[in-house]
Amino acid sequence: MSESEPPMPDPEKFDAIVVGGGSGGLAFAKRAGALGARVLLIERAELGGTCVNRGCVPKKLMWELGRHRRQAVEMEAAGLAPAPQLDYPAFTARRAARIDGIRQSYDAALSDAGVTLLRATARIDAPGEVQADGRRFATDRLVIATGARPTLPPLPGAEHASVSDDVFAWEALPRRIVIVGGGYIGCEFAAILAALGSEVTLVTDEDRLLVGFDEDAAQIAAQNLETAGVSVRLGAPLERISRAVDGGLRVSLDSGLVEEAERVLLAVGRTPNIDDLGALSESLEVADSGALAVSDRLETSVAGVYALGDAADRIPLTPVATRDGTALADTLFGEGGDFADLGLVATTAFVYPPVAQVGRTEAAAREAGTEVEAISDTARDLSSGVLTPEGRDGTQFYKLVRETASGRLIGAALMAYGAEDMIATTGMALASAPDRACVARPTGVHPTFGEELVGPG
Ligand SMILES: Cc1cc2nc3c(=O)[nH]c(=O)nc-3n(C[C@H](O)[C@H](O)[C@H](O)COP(=O)(O)OP(=O)(O)OC[C@H]3O[C@@H](n4cnc5c(N)ncnc54)[C@H](O)[C@@H]3O)c2cc1C
Ligand SMILES: NC(=O)c1ccc[n+]([C@@H]2O[C@H](COP(=O)([O-])OP(=O)(O)OC[C@H]3O[C@@H](n4cnc5c(N)ncnc54)[C@H](O)[C@@H]3O)[C@@H](O)[C@H]2O)c1
Repeated sequence: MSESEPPMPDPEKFDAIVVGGGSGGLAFAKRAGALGARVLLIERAELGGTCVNRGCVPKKLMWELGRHRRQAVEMEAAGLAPAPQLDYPAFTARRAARIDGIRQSYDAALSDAGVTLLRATARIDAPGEVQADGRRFATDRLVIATGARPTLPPLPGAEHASVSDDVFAWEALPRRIVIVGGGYIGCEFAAILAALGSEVTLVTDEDRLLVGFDEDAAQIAAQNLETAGVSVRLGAPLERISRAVDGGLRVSLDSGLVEEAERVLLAVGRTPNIDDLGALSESLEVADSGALAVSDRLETSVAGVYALGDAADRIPLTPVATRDGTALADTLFGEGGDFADLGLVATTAFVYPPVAQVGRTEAAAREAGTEVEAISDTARDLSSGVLTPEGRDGTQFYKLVRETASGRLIGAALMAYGAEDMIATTGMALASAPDRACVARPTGVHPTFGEELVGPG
């Protein structure tokens, strides 16, 4: 330091500093602040992170819009009314207003909890030492909640493609789109965009869709997508994306097949934001998933540094991030907390009808050497069959997985409208280690999908 430079002021000290104001960081900050801790939350973009701004919330609103349009098309086919025209800009304006309202509510909640919010990019050069906005901060409890970003594969022409973040900025929907990736994001956007009138081809290098979901459910989901007009290409790795002379895009598959489209969406996974944090990144242990290795109390390999949400090696879903954020605050500043039980995380792929599951899948249990029996069936959606004989809303399905030795139910997959809500109560039932009687004794409501699940069967 030269003699003329003023000495650096001491860093400002906080009980906890959390980097990232998405689902996990916000949950931690709000609870820690409410427990009386002096908390600094540093966020470089909008409050709410991926889920609110570029993920679950805008996606679910698009899914609802798509569902309404599917119903409208069915109604027209049944002679009820002309299908209404889609005014997409009107929808995006309403969506933006809704998201803005959520962000404002987070701002208010942070200030109610006494949390200091700094809008800047954080840099962490040593445990407990954070720089942001030209200022220095110190803490004994640093929480990394920096989330993840869409993965860009090293593929020739990848720069021509869009990623999920871009979809929410589109002012108009593409006439024709190729979606690469058969996971949550690929399948959800394939279903939604097809429902909204786009011509969709979905390609994946795997031999099935929705890896991690029950295999039978995923197969029916693929059929439902095809019934809705999506061309599904399994086992189709990509070779390159290129710009065609007419300005459109060309997707060349390994097989030699070429697909042309107005847009290409890459949905091939997400990369945790842990590589650009500063020098500390190099000392933190990384798990095989590419996220930070953490203990079951979210401690990283460096003392005093914690990680949660998509940045941590947990399950990259919002309820896991929020549950873990709250539990970590309760653990550090309260009387202990309940971290997410990764064996009982309910999840849903928002296709039509949605595919929901909780607990262990039949395949995962068998792979782990557990002998299981599956109780499963398909059921036609009664309501859609009333409108059109084919029932455009697709086949419904359920599967319950029972451990043979104990007779206990250990997993469930449901595919039906409402399954995304029913799966929470199914998780409640699984948490009490139910046996077959739990399914056999109750009687369901007729005529519903739920009645198929229960009874002596
Ligand atoms: C299209 C899509 C749909 C999804 N749908 C669902 C769904 O239906 N249900 C579900 O459960 N999950 C869904 N998810 C997953 C869910 O969004 C994530 O699991 C969740 O948002 C993770 O929360 P997080 O707090 O870990 O990270 P994020 O919400 O991503 O927040 C991280 C924040 O950290 C900030 N940040 C990063 N680095 C820095 C830095 N150096 N300094 C300051 N700030 C920084 C970022 O700006 C960001 O705001 C979806 C994801 C996508 C992409
Ligand atoms: N409803 C929800 O809860 C929801 C919705 C969206 C995202 N998410 C979260 O976001 C995460 C990321 O979602 P995602 O769909 O990007 O990832 P994913 O891991 O679910 O799926 C990625 C897919 O891309 C395929 N793929 C990878 N490289 C490819 C290539 N070169 N060519 C063709 N296919 C290729 C994979 O085989 C896989 O099918 C999910 O794991 C989930 O945790 C959740």
